[in-house]
Amino acid sequence: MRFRDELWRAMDGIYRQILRHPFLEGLTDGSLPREAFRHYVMQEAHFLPDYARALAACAARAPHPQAVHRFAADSARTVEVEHSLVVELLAAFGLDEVEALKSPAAPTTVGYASYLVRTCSLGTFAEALGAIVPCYWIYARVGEKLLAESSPDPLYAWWIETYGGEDYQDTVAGVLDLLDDLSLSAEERERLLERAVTTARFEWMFWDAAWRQESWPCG
Ligand SMILES: Cc1ncc(C[n+]2csc(CCO)c2C)c(N)n1
Repeated sequence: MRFRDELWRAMDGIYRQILRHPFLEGLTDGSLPREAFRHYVMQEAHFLPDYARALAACAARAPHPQAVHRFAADSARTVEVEHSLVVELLAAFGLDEVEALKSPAAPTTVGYASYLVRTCSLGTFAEALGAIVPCYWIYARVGEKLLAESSPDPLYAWWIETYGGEDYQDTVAGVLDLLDDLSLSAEERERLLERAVTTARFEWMFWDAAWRQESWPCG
């Protein structure tokens, strides 16, 4: 069995819960309230810069030049491509990024982004991979699944096409090949799987926070 299969097995139950979440069901049937999607996009504006930092830290820990290149390039890609998607989605709500960043990052965003930056900065390369790879892979699997259904709402259909599209799927395939080519020890694999389950849980929570339009409960 390839290590990627073991990794997916550890996350599969959470992935299924993600697919059943009303946020994602609402994306494909078009019933998702626009306010919930707006919340999601605003939180992405907060989240992505930290995601790019986590990828850069992962690149710094990578054991060979190809892996350094992969994560450093994806860090740049996060700032260029994903960031411009968020800017365009914000524009659909009549918002610019400066305005979006004025409203605070929600508790789940702070928790998830901090977890990624901390794990990638202070952990081993295997731990960094455990934190990072599920973000790629879950989005790719969600994108692929949702692409088959699309959405009657053009804004939601556009989001689905980005993550279900070939470019994104190829990026994720490259990361998974890299993962399988590493010769990780049993202990490294175990630590990686543990970090990955935490990330998968945060992925569910990120959508759930948008669905609830989460905000700070005090102050
Ligand atoms: C909450 C949240 N989780 C994962 C992604 C997906 N993602 C963002 S940047 C990047 C790296 C390469 O493009 C990946 C996989 C997202 N957008 N938002």
